[in-house]
Amino acid sequence: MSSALSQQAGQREIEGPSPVVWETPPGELYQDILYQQAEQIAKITINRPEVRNAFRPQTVRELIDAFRRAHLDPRVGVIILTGAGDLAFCSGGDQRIRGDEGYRDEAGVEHLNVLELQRQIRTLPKPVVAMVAGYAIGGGHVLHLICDLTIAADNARFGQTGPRVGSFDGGFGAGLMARTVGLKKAKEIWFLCRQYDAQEALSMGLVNTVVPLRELESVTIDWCRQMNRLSPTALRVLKASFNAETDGLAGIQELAGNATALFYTTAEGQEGRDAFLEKRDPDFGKFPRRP
Ligand SMILES: CC(C)(COP(=O)(O)OP(=O)(O)OC[C@H]1O[C@@H](n2cnc3c(N)ncnc32)[C@H](O)[C@@H]1OP(=O)(O)O)[C@@H](O)C(=O)NCCC(=O)NCCSC(=O)c1cc(O)c2ccccc2c1O
Repeated sequence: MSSALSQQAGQREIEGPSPVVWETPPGELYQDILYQQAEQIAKITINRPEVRNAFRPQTVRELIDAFRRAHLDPRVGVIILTGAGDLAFCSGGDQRIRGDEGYRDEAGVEHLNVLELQRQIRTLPKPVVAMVAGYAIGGGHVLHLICDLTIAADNARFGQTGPRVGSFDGGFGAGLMARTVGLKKAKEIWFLCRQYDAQEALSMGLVNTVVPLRELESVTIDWCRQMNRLSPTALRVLKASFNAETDGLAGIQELAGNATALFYTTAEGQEGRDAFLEKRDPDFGKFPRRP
């Protein structure tokens, strides 16, 4: 993409060693987001810089579709979520189309569909990295929190606004926040609606690292490349393991699903399938009872 086009799409310039060349898959139909791929990395960008990348129901629908795409694509190992431009990662729900029961879509139906997106990001079995420049506020702050890792530019600012604008996220927004920064700090974030700069966010464990804005993408790519060199199964099971404790039976289901998938690859698992198809009794006696 030329520099002019890159600016038009609201993307920041890349600095640092071996930048990637992002490609947009043909037939791209999204209006509110960008979906790009390079190497084994998918980059999903909320592209509404005129409203600090606030999301509307359509934005969330497109994000869900894009994450599904990255989830199912075997060429993708790691996913980046970011916002267009340097001013904001995401400013939460678009207050201009907030109705009395949620955020209005084109048909007039009101949604809180970002909650579905939150669950999707948590459960999809690949690392998701939030690449944050500028504001991550309100529902946008919860989105970065949900991501597995957060790389913040030095201009990033974080905070909740719910009690000021008549909203709250008592699910992951409260519970995961408390587990991430501690209960007292989480209550401060929600009860006072302050903003925190990138260094404050780092010191409370809300982000993994802070880098100069001009290096944000190259550092993020470097982290993604490092993860892509590691065992995808180990990363997958670890992600499910971190969720298992917080997510109750749904978390155990996710972790156990990995055990089942691994069991399917064994001769013991396959003996049960083969015996059924061959209309005979299974012979599990040949498999060891390990200590
Ligand atoms: C993000 C800001 C701190 C940025 O401040 P700054 O001074 O840089 O920029 P402006 O304020 O001038 O904004 C520029 C431009 O963008 C418009 N804009 C910004 N944010 C939004 C927004 N969220 N919705 C609509 N429009 C927005 C702004 O009006 C300006 O437009 P002009 O036409 O006037 O130029 C600051 O903008 C800010 O504080 N924004 C609001 C942050 C906020 O309160 N977000 C909503 C929180 S509630 C929420 O996100 C939420 C969503 C859900 O779906 C939930 C679901 C379930 C439970 C809870 C949910 C929830 O809490």
